[in-house]
Amino acid sequence: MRYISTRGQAAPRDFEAVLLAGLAEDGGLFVPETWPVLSAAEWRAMRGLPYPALAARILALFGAGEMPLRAMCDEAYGGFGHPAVVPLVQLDHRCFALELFHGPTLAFKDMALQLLGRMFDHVLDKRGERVTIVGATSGDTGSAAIEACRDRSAIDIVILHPEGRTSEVQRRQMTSVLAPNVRNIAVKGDFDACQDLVKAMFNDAPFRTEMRLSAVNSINWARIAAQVPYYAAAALALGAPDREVAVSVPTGNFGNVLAAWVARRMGLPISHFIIGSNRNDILARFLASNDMSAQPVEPSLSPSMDIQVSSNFERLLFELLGRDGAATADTMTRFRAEGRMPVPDAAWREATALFRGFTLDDAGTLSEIRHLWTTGQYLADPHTAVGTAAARALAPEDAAIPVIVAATAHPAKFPDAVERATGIRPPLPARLADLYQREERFDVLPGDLGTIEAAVRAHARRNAA
Ligand SMILES: Cc1ncc(COP(=O)(O)O)c(C=O)c1O
Ligand SMILES: N[C@@H](CCOP(=O)(O)O)C(=O)O
Repeated sequence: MRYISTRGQAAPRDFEAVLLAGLAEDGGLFVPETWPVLSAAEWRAMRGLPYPALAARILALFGAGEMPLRAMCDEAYGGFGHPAVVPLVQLDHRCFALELFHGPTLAFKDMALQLLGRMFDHVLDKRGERVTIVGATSGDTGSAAIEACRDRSAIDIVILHPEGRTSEVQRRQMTSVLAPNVRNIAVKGDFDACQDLVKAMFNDAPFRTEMRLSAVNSINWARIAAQVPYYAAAALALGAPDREVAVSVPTGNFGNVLAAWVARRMGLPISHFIIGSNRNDILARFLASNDMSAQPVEPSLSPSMDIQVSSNFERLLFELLGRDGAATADTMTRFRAEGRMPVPDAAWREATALFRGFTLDDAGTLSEIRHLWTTGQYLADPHTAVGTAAARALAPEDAAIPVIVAATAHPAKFPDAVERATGIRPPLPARLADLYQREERFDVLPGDLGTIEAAVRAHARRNAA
């Protein structure tokens, strides 16, 4: 399997090269040259597989089969806190929470990053190479990436988070990892500023080459590929491919819902994608009225979704524009320059046929957490609550279609919001019980490219010395 860039100007390459490259040199995102599609019989044959076996089968379809995938998946998911890895919990007559937070850092990011850490190790060891990973986080990618990459000898990792805009648990999960190959930077700005800095480092060709930059954000195709298997597991468990399902995803950078879209593209009968947003609702506005215009990022009770520029939308846009790289590049350049994305009407209509957008403010989020708790359904974190409210509001008209809601974080990551809504302060699991006593280490830096590049360079040099 070969991968091409959404902007049409980068040389095609294989899975391992895409894993290491992260962002394409033309600024685009890698996507498969052709989508692997399975027949109904092939999907049926995967029903009942243990999760690591299912994940290995699906990743092999994306060209990762050169790696010892089965062993990697066994290792990556072996330490998860639930034997099913991604259990489905029934909430009501048709909604099911797909719990993606049983990994070491209590959010869905572990599903991909526990695997990516092992993939990086394998490929770097084979090639005798070393990389510097730079990542941006609104709270969860950072801790999952650090946990996956800490103490790995061929990796230096620098994570940028927006100062003061993550939950305390999220910040401490990152900044209390004192491994020498890890550096945390609190940027004076919001998540979009952090993500822009990461993309700017990739687009600075000499710096990118000098540092051998790699990515752990969902701009890296391997992240998306590793998020597809859990949608397959849930859909198969609910009767696919012989029954349609819908999916509701609390959404920020559009990576998680894109992985569900990929599962549909591969032949799973997913009727709709419901996108839940907090007050940073650029995607909901786009779906309602073709208004993809970035506004300033507003802090909310679901901080991981405090994002306005959803990177992975570019992958969907590329498909909506008939895989026309030049048109995608032009649209993205205009979005950057004008702050508004000019999506042609036909492409917008195609998107609205499949995607439904929903916005929930903080008051609504608290009331949804309270509703789920007092009706005995669930103790949800604020992100998951956006997804459950969206599912109830926008479920398909056909009541026979079950809705899978991505439960993206453990409630203990956001204890303040959960306590405000329910009076219950969910405890951290025993392995994190001393998190508030652990020493923290991070630098606070202004969000200018020169300063951040200098910090990344200094970190990489210190470790190479
Ligand atoms: C807990 C949680 N929920 C939802 C999201 C949004 O997911 P995505 O950025 O893939 O749309 C994030 C961040 O990515 C998250 O950490
Ligand atoms: N919500 C994310 C933001 C980054 O998203 P990613 O999926 O592109 O890594 C976070 O928690 O950091």
